[in-house]
Amino acid sequence: MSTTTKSPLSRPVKIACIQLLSGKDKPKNLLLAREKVLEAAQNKADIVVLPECFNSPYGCEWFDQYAEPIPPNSEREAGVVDEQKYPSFFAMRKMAIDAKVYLVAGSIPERSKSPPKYLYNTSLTFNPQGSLIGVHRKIHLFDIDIPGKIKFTESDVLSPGHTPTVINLPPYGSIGVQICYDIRFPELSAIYARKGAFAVVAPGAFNLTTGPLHWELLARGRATDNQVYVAMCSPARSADDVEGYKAWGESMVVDPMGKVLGKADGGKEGVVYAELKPEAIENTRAGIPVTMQRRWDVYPDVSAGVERGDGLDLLE
Ligand SMILES: NC(=O)CCC(=O)C(=O)O
Repeated sequence: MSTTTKSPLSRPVKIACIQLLSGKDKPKNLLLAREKVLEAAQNKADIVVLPECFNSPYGCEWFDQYAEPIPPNSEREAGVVDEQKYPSFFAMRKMAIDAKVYLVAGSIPERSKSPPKYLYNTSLTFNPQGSLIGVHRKIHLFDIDIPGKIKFTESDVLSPGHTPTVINLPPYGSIGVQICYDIRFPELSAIYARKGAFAVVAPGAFNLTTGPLHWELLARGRATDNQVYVAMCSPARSADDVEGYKAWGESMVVDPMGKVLGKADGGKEGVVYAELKPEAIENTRAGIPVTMQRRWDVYPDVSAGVERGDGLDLLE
């Protein structure tokens, strides 16, 4: 548990959130993502984030069709990852290597061997050498029903993940990864902050009913509660005459005081850049010392007993 004001971020780091407009053509989506990741690297980003389901349209009707297995540790370690079998994995790994960045590669529908549904909404993180260093399976599935507005039931087709994911990005420190609806559950971000993350990184795709009300509110809330950076990366909103799920967009990075450092226009593709600074976390925690004022004698620590993991064991 972190109880001092020493920053969990050891040096300045530049993050880029890439707001893409993905469509039905998977190879095209992967190429577009690659182009933008390389552009972000040219602009000196160290950590690059892609949106939720960036290789496919977002929707229950698409998950199965676009799902791909993730190569198990044995195949990755032996260096025998087959591009035909794992096209998105192959492309993401190459993007990280060619751009020489940490890549929090949004999410993709994952085909697994695990019952009951065999499909997950999964985020993979790569280091600049192309090694897979983190796997987060969306824990809280997006099941909502707002009459006359939106009904969505991810749990019809997906299984939920079960593990909070904290990933070490040397030499900077650790990030906690969550996917979209996960951000509504403040315990998860609190666990990440207590486990020493300097940022919560959340690929997401909010909708046009809740997006305007909740997207920025939740990002700023999680940042303020936990005095960490929050990076939310969405697909761009498609045009009115395009069928299917419409993402809210407005990818953003928020600082530990809750200030929005940069935000994309919802309806446009674009890249949001922000410089994350150790002293921003340190000064926030020193000035408003909630990290040391918690009343564990009154309420339990939500992070107690939760193991910090990078999720790689899920792929054994
Ligand atoms: N993809 C998602 O999980 C969407 C979450 C969302 O729109 C919300 O309101 O929450």
